[in-house]
Amino acid sequence: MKAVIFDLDGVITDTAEYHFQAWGSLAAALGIPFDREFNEQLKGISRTESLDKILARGNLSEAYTDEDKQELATRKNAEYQRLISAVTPSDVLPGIKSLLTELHDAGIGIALASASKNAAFILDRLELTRYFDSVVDVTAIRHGKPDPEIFLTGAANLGVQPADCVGIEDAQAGIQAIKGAGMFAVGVGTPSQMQGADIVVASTAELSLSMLEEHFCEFTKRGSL
Ligand SMILES: O=P(O)(O)OC[C@H]1O[C@@H](O)[C@H](O)[C@@H](O)[C@@H]1O
Repeated sequence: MKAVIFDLDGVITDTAEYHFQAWGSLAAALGIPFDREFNEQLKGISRTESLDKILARGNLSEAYTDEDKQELATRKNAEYQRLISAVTPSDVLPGIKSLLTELHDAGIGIALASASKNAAFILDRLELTRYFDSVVDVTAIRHGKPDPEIFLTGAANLGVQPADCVGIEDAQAGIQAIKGAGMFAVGVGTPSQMQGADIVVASTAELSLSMLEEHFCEFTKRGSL
């Protein structure tokens, strides 16, 4: 295991909840039903793709011009930015700070692969920027998750082979991206939400360097049999 590539929202901090709340406010204003189950489909994908899915759910895909859609996406982002302005270092999810410290001390590469244009701001608010050797956000790639490009770019930036990387995700689209990149996939959530993951943990508190290395080794051994 030479590198670990992290998703941000829902893995490093619970901003996935703020995305849910901000989309929920917009959907309510537009009269579109919105719940946690539907929200699962929005995790890991870009702002514009999320808006398209929400409008399609309300049969409103054709009701708005591109300019209107831009304005709606900006409205959602304004509400999201209001919510994340209160993020502090205490909002790092359990186990993540110690895992980053262990990885850093062991000389293992650390990258961020996030679909969020707010990723760099959030890492700064959490005071975690210094741990990351590479931060790949959606502005640096052509194809978002579930395409593997964002994880492959993270590995390339770190100078490691995808097969030597572990990816950590809380979204189905993210797990697909990690597996498409040929990496070991760790899902955070429930097994039904993390189909295709090599291992699933219920909480980030379960993550540690030794735990990842153990599972990664077993996985690579199985692959070489
Ligand atoms: O709107 P932003 O901050 O650029 O984020 C885009 C996407 O980023 C992903 O990380 C989230 O899982 C999505 O829910 C979100 O829509």
